[in-house]
Amino acid sequence: MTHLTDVGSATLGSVGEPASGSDGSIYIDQLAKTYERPKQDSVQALLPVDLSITSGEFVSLVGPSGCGKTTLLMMIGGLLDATQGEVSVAGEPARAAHPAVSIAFQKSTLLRWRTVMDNVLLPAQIAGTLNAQTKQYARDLLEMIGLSQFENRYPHELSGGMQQRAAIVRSLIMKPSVLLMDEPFAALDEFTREMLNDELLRIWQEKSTTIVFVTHHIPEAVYLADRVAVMAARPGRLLEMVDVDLPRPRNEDMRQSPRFNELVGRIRAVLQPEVNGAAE
Ligand SMILES: Nc1ncnc2c1ncn2[C@@H]1O[C@H](COP(=O)(O)OP(=O)(O)OP(=O)(O)O)[C@@H](O)[C@H]1O
Repeated sequence: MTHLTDVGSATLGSVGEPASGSDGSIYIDQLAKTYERPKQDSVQALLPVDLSITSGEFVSLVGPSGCGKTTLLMMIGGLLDATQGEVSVAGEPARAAHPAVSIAFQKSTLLRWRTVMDNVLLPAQIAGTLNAQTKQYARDLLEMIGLSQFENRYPHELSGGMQQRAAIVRSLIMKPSVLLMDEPFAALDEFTREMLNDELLRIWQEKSTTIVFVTHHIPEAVYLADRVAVMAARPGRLLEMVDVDLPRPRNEDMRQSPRFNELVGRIRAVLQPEVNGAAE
């Protein structure tokens, strides 16, 4: 897949390529999860799901609370064992700390006693790969996301949106070929969320990173993705994959376009019977 490069964004050149190779493919085969609970009924969090995600694709997972979005994401990230089925990432069975995979959570989880730069460099420090090139890469990414003035500041000196930006840079520092994002912008106001949507797309368009992005927010899911996985709850399951045929690069005007609204409406229509059913 070819990503168009937005005008005006910083160019990272060769340092923008994922270090772990270009394979960011994800194959999910009959993957299911039931949580067993002592002295209580088990919870069927996810019925068997089949899904293939190609390298460099942007897929949003959208659906109501409890439909298994985080469960699915954590199984892709190897942080949770499946009850059934298989998931492979970059051609290997999913596992925790896979070098090709990075995960970004809703809360930025920056360490408050480290500066922005030291937070961003932490994964490389832990992996023992920190060198001058990594530091330069961190500077390039911080510049790209508008944080270069803040590299020596501490998290409490930044707004929520800026902290989330720093966390995104940290999640990119190891040049993952797969980035898993669990509602990274949910705690932000609408304006900041939309701005970060554009920044995330700009970074994604410069790289060949596969992104799986969990959100409750249907317009956000559509704006960002190549495909939207629409999920339902009780039990958690995948209802439909919706292709987003809006051109790239995406821009603000598209949020008002008839096609955008049509896609948002279509996803709402898929989910509506589920929501009504749950309310009965
Ligand atoms: N550790 C656990 N033990 C038991 N049940 C769990 C556990 N984790 C999640 N569940 C249940 O599994 C189902 C799916 O949860 P999951 O967090 O994956 O959904 P979600 O779509 O990400 O929800 P939300 O949007 O609220 O974050 C829910 O019914 C949830 O209560």
